[in-house]
Amino acid sequence: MMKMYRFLLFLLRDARSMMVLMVLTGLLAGLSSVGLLAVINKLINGAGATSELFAAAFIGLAVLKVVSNYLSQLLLVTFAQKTILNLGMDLCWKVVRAPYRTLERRGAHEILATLTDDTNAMAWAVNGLPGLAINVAILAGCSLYLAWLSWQAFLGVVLLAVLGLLGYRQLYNRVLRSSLAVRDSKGVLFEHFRSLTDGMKELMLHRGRRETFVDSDIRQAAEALRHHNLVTTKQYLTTDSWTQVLFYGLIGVILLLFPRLLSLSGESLTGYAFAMLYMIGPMWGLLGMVPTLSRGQVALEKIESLGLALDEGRREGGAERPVTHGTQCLEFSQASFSYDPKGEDERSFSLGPLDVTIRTGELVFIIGGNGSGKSTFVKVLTGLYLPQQGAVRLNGEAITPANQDWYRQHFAAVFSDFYLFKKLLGLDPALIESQADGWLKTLRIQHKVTIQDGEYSTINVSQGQRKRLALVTAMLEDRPFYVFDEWAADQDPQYKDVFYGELLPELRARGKGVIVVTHDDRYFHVGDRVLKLDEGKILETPNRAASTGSNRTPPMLKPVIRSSA
Ligand SMILES: Nc1ncnc2c1ncn2[C@@H]1O[C@H](COP(=O)(O)OP(=O)(O)OP(=O)(O)O)[C@@H](O)[C@H]1O
Repeated sequence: MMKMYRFLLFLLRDARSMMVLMVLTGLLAGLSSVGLLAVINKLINGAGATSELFAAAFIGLAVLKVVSNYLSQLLLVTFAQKTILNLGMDLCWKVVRAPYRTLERRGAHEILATLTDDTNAMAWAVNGLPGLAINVAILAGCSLYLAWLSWQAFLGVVLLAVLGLLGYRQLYNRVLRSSLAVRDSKGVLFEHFRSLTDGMKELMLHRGRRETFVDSDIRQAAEALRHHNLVTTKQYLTTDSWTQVLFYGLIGVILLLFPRLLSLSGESLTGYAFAMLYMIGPMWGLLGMVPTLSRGQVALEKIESLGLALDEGRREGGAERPVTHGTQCLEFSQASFSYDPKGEDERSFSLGPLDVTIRTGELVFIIGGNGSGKSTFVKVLTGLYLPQQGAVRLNGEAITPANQDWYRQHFAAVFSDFYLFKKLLGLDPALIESQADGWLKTLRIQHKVTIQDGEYSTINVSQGQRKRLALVTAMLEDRPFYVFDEWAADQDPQYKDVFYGELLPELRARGKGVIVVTHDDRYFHVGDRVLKLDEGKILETPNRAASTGSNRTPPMLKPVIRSSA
């Protein structure tokens, strides 16, 4: 219940002044309903024939009820839509600001489930708030009316409410648990859906794989989801029936027992019955919110497990601080990073402790066998992972969560599993205007792709060509350090020549620190150093004489103009 309270509070966090208005109009709607009920009861019991006052009251209250109901619904829906928009936006911000390792551990399918299913669940919960508020107002008003008619009946309603709340609490906790199971099975299903789209070619080529995957794996996950959904609904229905028994029991007691035990007027009796019947709708409405609210609460918990609470502020580690330009020094001192072991028997991979220094104006090759830790090193180097022991320093300043985002802004990278955005997002338009075409020419892709209005004309090109476009994007970022993870692996020899023979030396000559993960030993001579990783340790660092001068610090990158383009 505490969590539920926190969840509701969270949903209402941005609407303090709106809340007052909503409560006032909601109360007005609730109270006018009850007033209407009282007048109808009076009219039924004969007052209507004699009094014009009741007729006027009936019309006035009916108008008030309709208008206040309209206003409160309108306010609540406006608030709900604004909250849904803010939630969606907040969630996207949280995802891009969550610790990278947390996102990686959760997996792309889980992030996708959060962005789609959890946002949806939260939206439903927010959408339900208008009904929730109005129903509470009507129930409160009806209870007051009952208290006015007879305190005994009111006590009965209080008893019902207490028993109902106890049941509701039980129900809520059980539904919450099964909602969690529903959400977990959705996560598994999302994982399979991801395999279905990503592995389409492999599934199409192999009938056995396809049939086992769809008929066994996907079916199992879908069946589990069906099962948990069914359990949730059953639990809900059970308590729903229990509440109905309570409710009709109370009406029975009021109508059958009260007249025998107490001296009650016919008007009081019809009043009770009326009010109680009138309360049925709002009560079912409230109960109907249980699965929606519990699903919303589970969604909030899932979102929070991304590593950042959704209601946290928008500040991130050093986001406003400008990138340092000019000569820079990047230093690993006893820095290490380990993945957590998956099973009890599994040994986790550890990178380091490493002691390495890389300066701007240096070209460093990173080599090593599969699984030696090259990509992990690149992730620590670019600030995607923070070292768990030791430190990574930029110009002597240790990188912490507080300056991590600032640190990352010093790197332009093409990862081995890079993603190419069609739009050149966040880049200087003047730089795009003056240099983009040159880089396209340098990488000989200008005949396939052009840049218009800050975006590539197409990114539906071959994998090698896409990689060249990713390189163009990196060049336009013009950052102090450049990191390429296996960039040249799937390039034709001529592009390898351009990359190693022209581009990398040019970057170095322009004062950039260049770190290249590679297996192309043919080109090692163009670098200053080769660092070899083996089981996460740097085994050897054969120093090479710097092949070019050391005073290379022109601030701006310009495309390399090839004479034989
Ligand atoms: N996301 C991850 N979660 C857990 N362990 C990981 C993860 N990524 C890598 N590892 C572990 O770290 C080790 C080093 O992986 P890494 O990707 O850094 O190697 P690499 O040298 O880049 O290999 P390759 O040449 O095959 O790309 C792997 O053997 C694996 O055990």
